[in-house]
Amino acid sequence: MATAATSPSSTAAYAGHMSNGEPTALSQSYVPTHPGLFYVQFQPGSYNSSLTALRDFAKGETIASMDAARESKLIRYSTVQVAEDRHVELNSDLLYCNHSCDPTVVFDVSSGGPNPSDWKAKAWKNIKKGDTLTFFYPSTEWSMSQPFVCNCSSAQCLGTISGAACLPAELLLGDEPRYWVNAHIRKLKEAQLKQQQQAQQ
Ligand SMILES: C[S@@+](CC[C@H](N)C(=O)[O-])C[C@H]1O[C@@H](n2cnc3c(N)ncnc32)[C@H](O)[C@@H]1O
Repeated sequence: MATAATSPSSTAAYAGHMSNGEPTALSQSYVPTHPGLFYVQFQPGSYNSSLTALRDFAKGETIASMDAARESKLIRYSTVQVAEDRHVELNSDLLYCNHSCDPTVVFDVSSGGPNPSDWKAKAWKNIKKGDTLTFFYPSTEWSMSQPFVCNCSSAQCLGTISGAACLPAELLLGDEPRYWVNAHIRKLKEAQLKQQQQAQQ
């Protein structure tokens, strides 16, 4: 499958952190990090903005690499967990990829190597130009700093999203789990399950 693009237009510190303020004025100076692939749809108010596809993507296709990502010591609403003890800031418009319980995208940080250029945003289903790009936050996050009530309105919506730690194991583990999650989340969930089973004995 062809890779749509692997690099954002700039690897300098991302200037688009507008989520927790009023983005309307700031959005006028917005320069997309992935022109031709997706853009930020700014909305008034806090955390209401989203990411929109600028072209079609076939299921499984790599939409973008996360090569602008940089280590973060803090766990924030904007960080992505890439390993059991590792969190990064994406430093690109991928920051605006909202959560959905029926996502269009996966953030795959575990089937490649340990470097940002190995991590990919991939189409989880066929995506049309104009579709909203979303991923399932508990697929990367074990325990989120800023839980929220999900507004995805999908039939399988989980309600409050706070990370994989408080989701039932059967949703994430097994041969055909309801939700795809990264290897570090599977590992943490398996360890949690084992601990709970031992406590019951
Ligand atoms: C990394 S930001 C995503 C972009 C964000 N919408 C913005 O405008 O900055 C994550 C925050 O967006 C909001 N968010 C993302 N997905 C959501 C959803 N499905 N339902 C409600 N809020 C959501 C939450 O406030 C969350 O903490």
